Amino acid sequence: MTLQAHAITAGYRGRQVLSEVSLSVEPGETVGLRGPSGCGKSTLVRVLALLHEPTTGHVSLDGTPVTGARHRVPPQIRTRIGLLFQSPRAASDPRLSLTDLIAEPLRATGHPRDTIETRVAELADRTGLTPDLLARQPHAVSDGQLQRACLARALAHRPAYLLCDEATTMLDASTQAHVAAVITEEQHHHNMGVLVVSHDPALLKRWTTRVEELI
Ligand SMILES: Nc1ncnc2c1ncn2[C@@H]1O[C@H](COP(=O)(O)OP(=O)(O)OP(=O)(O)O)[C@@H](O)[C@H]1O
Repeated sequence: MTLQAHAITAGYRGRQVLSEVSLSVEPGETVGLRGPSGCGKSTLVRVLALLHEPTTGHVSLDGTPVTGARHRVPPQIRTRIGLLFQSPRAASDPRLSLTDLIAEPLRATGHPRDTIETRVAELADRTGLTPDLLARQPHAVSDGQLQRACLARALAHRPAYLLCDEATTMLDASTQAHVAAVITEEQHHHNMGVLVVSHDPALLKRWTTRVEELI
């Protein structure tokens, strides 16, 4: 049971960014990932999230190698990995209410309406979003409130692994602590494995059980 990157070489339009990088995240653990700006941390996260296909090497999920990326990966595999980005605004459709934003992944996989309503209410409660906030669109909430909605969306499918790419960098200390607490609580509920990409040594020390360095 592991999310694993095996000797990943990856890049963009023939320009290599990662060279034979391996990394693993076990259920229940919180792994930190750090490294200089531009070394490829986000690229590795995108490969692990099955959004970017490596040139060589592969990702395996609980022992099973995954081929392809994005829509070519079956939804029952894709939804086992949640992703939380640095900028909640860049990651959300400005036309959706926070309710619809959280419901989006469940609708995309054809869940019945009442299941979606129950799950959204549960996630909103867990992330501290009130009904008043849920009815608003992204432009009418703060970055911290929007990131909490993005966290709720990332947890919608109860992912086995959550990848946080600088996900708390833009937040104030109290929202950062709240987001980390919600993720930790979720880990306690179903032993989720977490990868935390950060430049902040204090955050990595506080939050993670081990830190991997990408150079
Ligand atoms: N979509 C893309 N197309 C082309 N090049 C890209 C793309 N995304 C990233 N890159 C390049 O790949 C390299 C690695 O980028 P990446 O975002 O993975 O690094 P990072 O370690 O996460 O950086 P930072 O710590 O600054 O966020 C950089 O040189 C970047 O310019």
